[in-house]
Amino acid sequence: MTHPALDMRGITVRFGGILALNEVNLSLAPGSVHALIGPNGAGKTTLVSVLSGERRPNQGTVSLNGRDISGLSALRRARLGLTRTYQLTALFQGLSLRENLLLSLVARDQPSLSALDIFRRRDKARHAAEVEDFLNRFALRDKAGEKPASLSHGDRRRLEIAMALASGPEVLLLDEPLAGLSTSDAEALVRTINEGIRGRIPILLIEHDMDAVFQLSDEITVMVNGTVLANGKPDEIRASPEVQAAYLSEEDDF
Ligand SMILES: Nc1ncnc2c1ncn2[C@@H]1O[C@H](COP(=O)(O)OP(=O)(O)OP(=O)(O)O)[C@@H](O)[C@H]1O
Repeated sequence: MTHPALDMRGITVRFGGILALNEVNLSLAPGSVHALIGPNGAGKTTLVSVLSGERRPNQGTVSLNGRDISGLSALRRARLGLTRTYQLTALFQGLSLRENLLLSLVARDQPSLSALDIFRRRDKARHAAEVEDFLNRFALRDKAGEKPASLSHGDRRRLEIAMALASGPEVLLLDEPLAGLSTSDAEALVRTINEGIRGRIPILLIEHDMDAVFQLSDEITVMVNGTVLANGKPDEIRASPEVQAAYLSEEDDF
């Protein structure tokens, strides 16, 4: 039997008198891109913190590939492959992009190694083809010899996602990946996600840019006031009168 990559069931979170999440269900199919959208205060951030293990819900369960991970810490969940994008601070600033990607691949293949051992045991020849593949897929080949600090905003964002992917996740959580990017950088990142990642790994996408959401998603869950208002394929969500009334009609770019 194929399990969902991620399955959140009956998630309820209360902050004092505020019901931030009310029995929310969300299921991410293997290999799919699933967007979570909703207006400010809908509960997206709270649901992501329950998923990552930073917040314990009052009720509900979380499963990863059929395994109940509700009782596990954020660190244990990350080790099982529930991966958020790296921040650049997590990279080796003194090393080139190519070397940083190499280190992620070594760490993926030998997860028990310390950072120092990963550094010592890196074997360029062994991972050369895979490193080049990442550089190409993420449009970073021209910058391969540069240090992370010298990158433009758009290049950095693509590197952060490439590094997350190189670490071999089971599920990738992209939390507002387009935030703060210029229109051309945002378009480049949407292309990269579509051409370089989609289908290889399940992605949960939280994003305010509706054009990008409709271009990237296989499935969309719409939350309003802590509940799931609608769930379905992009065309169904676009056509839903409830979604139009409650949310999308307010979006200029829809
Ligand atoms: N630590 C907290 N203490 C009290 N209330 C909170 C806390 N965090 C969130 N809330 C409330 O829970 C509800 C859901 O908030 P949440 O931040 O999850 O929404 P969101 O969909 O992520 O919004 P945004 O798009 O603005 O980030 C809101 O009513 C918010 O005010």
